[in-house]
Amino acid sequence: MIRFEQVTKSYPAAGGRESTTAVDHLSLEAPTGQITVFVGPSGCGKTTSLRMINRMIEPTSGQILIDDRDVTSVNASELRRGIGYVIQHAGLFPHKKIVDNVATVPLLNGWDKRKARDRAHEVLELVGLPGDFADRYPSQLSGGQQQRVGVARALAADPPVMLMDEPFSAVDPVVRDQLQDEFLRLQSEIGKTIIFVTHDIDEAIKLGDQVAVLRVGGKLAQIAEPSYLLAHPIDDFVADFVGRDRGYRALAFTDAPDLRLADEPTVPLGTTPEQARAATRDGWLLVVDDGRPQGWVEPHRIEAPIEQSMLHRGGTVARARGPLRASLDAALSSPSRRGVLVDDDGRLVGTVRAHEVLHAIEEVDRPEVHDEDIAPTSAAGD
Ligand SMILES: Nc1ncnc2c1ncn2[C@@H]1O[C@H](COP(=O)(O)OP(=O)(O)OP(=O)(O)O)[C@@H](O)[C@H]1O
Repeated sequence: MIRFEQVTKSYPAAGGRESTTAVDHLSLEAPTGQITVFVGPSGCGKTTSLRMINRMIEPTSGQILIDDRDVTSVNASELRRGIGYVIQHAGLFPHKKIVDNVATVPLLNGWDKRKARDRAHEVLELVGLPGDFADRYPSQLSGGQQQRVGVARALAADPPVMLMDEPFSAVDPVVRDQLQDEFLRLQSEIGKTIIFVTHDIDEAIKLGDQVAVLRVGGKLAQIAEPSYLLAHPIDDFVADFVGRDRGYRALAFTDAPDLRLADEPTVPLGTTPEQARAATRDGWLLVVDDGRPQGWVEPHRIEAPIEQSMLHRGGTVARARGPLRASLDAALSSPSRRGVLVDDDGRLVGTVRAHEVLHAIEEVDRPEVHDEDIAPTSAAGD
């Protein structure tokens, strides 16, 4: 566990600049094996808080403890070798091959070269960068791949703690989404104690086991599990920060009840236009391969047997037992307006329309978001 106890960081006035309190009496706990996200507007002290953990910045007062040991009692470079650190632009050495970038910390820890390189290959595999990436240079990789290397490098020495400062912010939204999904999968295997900094509330809600919202001036506004934060923001600042659509976001944590699914007519790839036109009910037809949805076609627009390149892939596919928000997204984003729901093996279970999901939402006993829940006065962490 990482514990902040009344941690303050002030910068004195200098060069015409007024004194600043970057972090103000911050107290919180980041539980072992979980992801704690620091989120808040620019300048609220997220990065300063993070960097005080590995002593890149020293607090003005207060203490930070990792597993009950004050970080200032440990030699700073030794401390840092036991803490993985990932930053926005990966921070790779441009003149070193990927494998050597990743082997850096094991080598600093005194491993022999062979063992460090073997370990580097192992973690590169873990983050989804197989064999031949190892011998490339950072500039030969895309932004998303470089971020994966950054994560691999932080994991190489198998540190129990990882600090991640906006690691996915510099890549485009689609890649970012993939990196987030992979990161969650990885964390379910490795169970590190992670502090993750972001300014993006969606990222915080998606990744955090708990989310700490900071306000400018470095004060903790609220710390809670994402679903609680969405349902019970403690004041107007947090409510505004988590957004007016927080009720919709909260659906991400509400499991779908038994939605009544419609049977959807389907055809396999290779179906002729005539067969497809006979099978469709309303102009759209779902194409499957071994029971797995591939995409939609409009049978009256095709002139040859159905192949992959003809498919409209618009529309997310949701798990039938997944959260309600995913079912609603599937319905709203589907070209046929019918959301495609699948089982855990990705096989079609049925389809659902948005109004049916909305009906289910009304029936579900979920934490309500009322304005009365928003306390007008001070914050949890004060
Ligand atoms: N070396 C410094 N000297 C003076 N003030 C500083 C210094 N470093 C940070 N600050 C100030 O401390 C406050 C917190 O900065 P910090 O970088 O921790 O915020 P942040 O929440 O990470 O912001 P961002 O998302 O923009 O990076 C800001 O007002 C910043 O200007």
